Amino acid sequence: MDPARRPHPLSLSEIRALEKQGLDQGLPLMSRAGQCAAGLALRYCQPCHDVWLLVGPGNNGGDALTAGAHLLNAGLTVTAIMPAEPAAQANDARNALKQWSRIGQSTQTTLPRMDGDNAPKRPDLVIDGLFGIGLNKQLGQPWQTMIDDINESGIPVLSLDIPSGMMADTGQCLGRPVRARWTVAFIAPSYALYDSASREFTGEWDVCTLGLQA
Ligand SMILES: NC(=O)C1=CN([C@@H]2O[C@H](COP(=O)(O)OP(=O)(O)OC[C@H]3O[C@@H](n4cnc5c(N)ncnc54)[C@H](O)[C@@H]3O)[C@@H](O)[C@H]2O)[C@@H](O)CC1
Ligand SMILES: [K+]
Repeated sequence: MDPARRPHPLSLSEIRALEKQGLDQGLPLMSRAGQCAAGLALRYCQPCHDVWLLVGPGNNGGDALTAGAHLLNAGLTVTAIMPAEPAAQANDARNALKQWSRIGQSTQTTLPRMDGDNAPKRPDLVIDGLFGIGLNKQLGQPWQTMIDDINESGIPVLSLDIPSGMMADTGQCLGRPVRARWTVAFIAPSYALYDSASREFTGEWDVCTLGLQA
């Protein structure tokens, strides 16, 4: 996103307040987020046939599944890797998972093997929907190993909202974050995206405002 057009960063509480406003108005924020992220994935990743979704336990994971459904519609092969069930309170993520099953898709708990002769074809893109602005403690397992494996693989990553493992307000790393090629922030960029030290994890970043006026 060219610097001239960059929207101002917002704090977590300001982003949460806008998100709540939108949800209270019944706006389909998660489907808008998924659609916008899928559009950026198709723009960044050329050619793109095969995508892995990393689905975390909250609504960041719901965004990944929603984006994955759009990519399926675009004719791509999409594999959803979801180590844990959605958290009880993440209603939108639970609905996104229900929708994912309704379109006949399943999830698996671990990454496909990436080495050895019978390893499946490596994907063209990984979409990182493990943790967004809800990250609130040090990365534990299986999350940290999954992130290390993806970082070591060199497969290009599009991180949703913020590279998983990074605190959105401060850019503080709670473990070894995802090293994304691109990041798409929803609603508004968090302060972490403006911190040049975060660039090694965020890569190039863009914003999907979800139609909310920041
Ligand atoms: N609800 C909606 O419709 C929308 C939600 N949005 C997405 O929702 C995200 C925020 O969702 P959530 O608040 O559910 O949180 P996240 O999905 O960011 O985090 C997932 C859950 O992981 C748990 N967690 C935090 N740190 C952890 C750790 N180190 N190890 C294991 N578990 C950990 C937390 O309890 C949290 O509920 C945003 O980043 C954004 O991607 C946006 O797309 C706007 C629309
Ligand atoms: K993320």
